[in-house]
Amino acid sequence: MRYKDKHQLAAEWQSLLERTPLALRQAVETLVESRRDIFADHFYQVMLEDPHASLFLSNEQVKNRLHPSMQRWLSAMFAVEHADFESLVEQQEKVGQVHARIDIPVNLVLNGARQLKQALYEHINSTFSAELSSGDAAVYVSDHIDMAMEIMSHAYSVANNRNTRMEEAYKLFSLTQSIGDERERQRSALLNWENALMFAVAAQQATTALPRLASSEFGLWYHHKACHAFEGAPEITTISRHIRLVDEQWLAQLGDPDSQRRLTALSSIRDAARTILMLLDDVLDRASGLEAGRDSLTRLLNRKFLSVVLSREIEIARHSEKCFALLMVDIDHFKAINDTHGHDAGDNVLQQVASILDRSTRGGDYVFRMGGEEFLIVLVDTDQDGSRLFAERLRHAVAKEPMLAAADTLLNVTVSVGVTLHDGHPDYQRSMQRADQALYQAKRSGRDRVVVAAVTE
Ligand SMILES: Nc1nc2c(ncn2[C@@H]2O[C@H](COP(=O)(O)OP(=O)(O)OP(=O)(O)O)[C@@H](O)[C@H]2O)c(=O)[nH]1
Repeated sequence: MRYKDKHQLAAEWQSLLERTPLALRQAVETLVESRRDIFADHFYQVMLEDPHASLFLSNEQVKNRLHPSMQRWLSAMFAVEHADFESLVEQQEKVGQVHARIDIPVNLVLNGARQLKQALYEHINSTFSAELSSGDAAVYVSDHIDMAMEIMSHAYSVANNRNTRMEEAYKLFSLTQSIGDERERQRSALLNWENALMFAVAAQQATTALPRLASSEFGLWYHHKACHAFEGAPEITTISRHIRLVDEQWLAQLGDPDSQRRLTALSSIRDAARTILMLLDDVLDRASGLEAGRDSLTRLLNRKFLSVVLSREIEIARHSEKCFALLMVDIDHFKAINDTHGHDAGDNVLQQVASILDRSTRGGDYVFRMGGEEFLIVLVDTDQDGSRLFAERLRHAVAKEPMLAAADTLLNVTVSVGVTLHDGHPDYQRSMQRADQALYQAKRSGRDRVVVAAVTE
C-alpha cells in the first residue's frame, strides 16, 4: 500500500496545528525561540552520553553544524505561522534521508526525539502561567514532534531499503564478476536439461518422471541466484512464467494420447527454452555492462555503488587510525579533443586515462567513473601527504603517456585533481563537495595540477 503523499501529510499536519488554540501556540513559539539553544545543548549532552549515539555525534564538525541546524529545526517546527506545510514535510524527509545516508539507527533518532520532548515538557511546566494549560501545550508539542518523526522514519526506511538492496546487489556483483563464464555455464545447463528431457520422452518415461525445468541445474541457479541478483528486471518475470508453463502445462501434455498434442507440447517446450535463453542473454548483457556496476566504456565502477563503498569506508575509518582520501580527477579540455578529433577519439582517450587510473591504484582502492570525463578515486589507508603524493604521481603518469586517440593521432592529455581526506563526518557528501571544490580550484588556477582541500574543523 502506498504511503500518504506530500499533500496529504501537509494537510494532516495543518489540521493538527489548527486544533490548538492560537494563544497556546504563541506561548510555545515564544518559549522555543527564547530557549532553543538550551534545548539543542540538552539534546547533545544526553545523546553524547549514549556510546552508540556518540559515534555519530562526537565529531567536531557534526557538533558545529548540527547545533545550529537543530535550533533552526525547532524554530521551524513551532512557528505559529507556516506559510507552506509541504515544505515543512520536505524538510523532515531530507532529515530522514541524511539519517539513512549516515546509517544512524532509527532507535537513536527516536531516543533523541524523546529527550527533546522531555526537555520541552519541563520548560513548559515551569514557565506556563495558570491561564494556559501546560497539559495541552505538552500534547501539542508531542503531536508535532511525532508528526515529524513519522515523516522522517518513512523517508529513512525508503532510503535505507534502497541502500540495502544496493549493498546486496554490490556483493552479488563482486561474487559473480565473471558474467561471461556464467552465461556459458547456464546456457549448457539449459541445453542439458532439454537433452535429458528428449531422452526421457524417447524412452517413454511416465510424465511424472520427466525432469522438471525448475529443479534442473539451470532452474536452481535461476531461482536461487539470478532471480535475486536481477530482481526487478522485466525479463525475470517472463522467464519465471515460461518455467512454470513448461513444468505445469507442457510436460503434462507430453503424456497426452493424441500424438498431435504431444508434438505441440514438444515444440512449445523448445520455444520456451529459446525464449528463456534469449531473455537471459539480455539480462546478462546488461549485467556485464553499466547496470551491474561497471561503466561499459571504461570498465570502471559506475557511481551507483558509490554510496555502498563510501559508507563502508566511513565505517572502517571510524574504527581505525588510518583514513581514506577522495580524489576527483577530470581530464582537461576534453571537449576540445572531441571537437577536434571526433567522439571516438574522445572515447579512446577516456579508456586510456581510465586504464592509467586503474593501474596506478592498489587492490583496496576504488576507481569510479562519475560521468563524462570525471573520475573519482577512493584511496584507502592513507593520509594527507600520502594522498597528495599519489595524486601528483597520477597527474605525471597521465601527462607523460601519449594517448592513442586514433590510428595516426597521438595526443598529450592532462588531468586536474581535487583531493580531500575524509574528515570523520558520517555524511560522505560533505567530503565529496570538498573534493569537487578542490578540483574546481585546480581548473581555475590553470589545470594540470593537484589541489588538496584543507579539512576545516
Ligand atoms: N567522447 C566522449 N565524450 C564525452 C563522454 N561523456 C561526456 N563527453 C564530453 O566531454 C565534454 C566535457 O566538456 P567540459 O565539461 O566542457 O570540460 P572540458 O572541455 O574537459 O574542460 P575543463 O574540464 O574545464 O578542462 C563534453 O563535450 C561532453 O560531451 C563520453 O563518454 N565520450
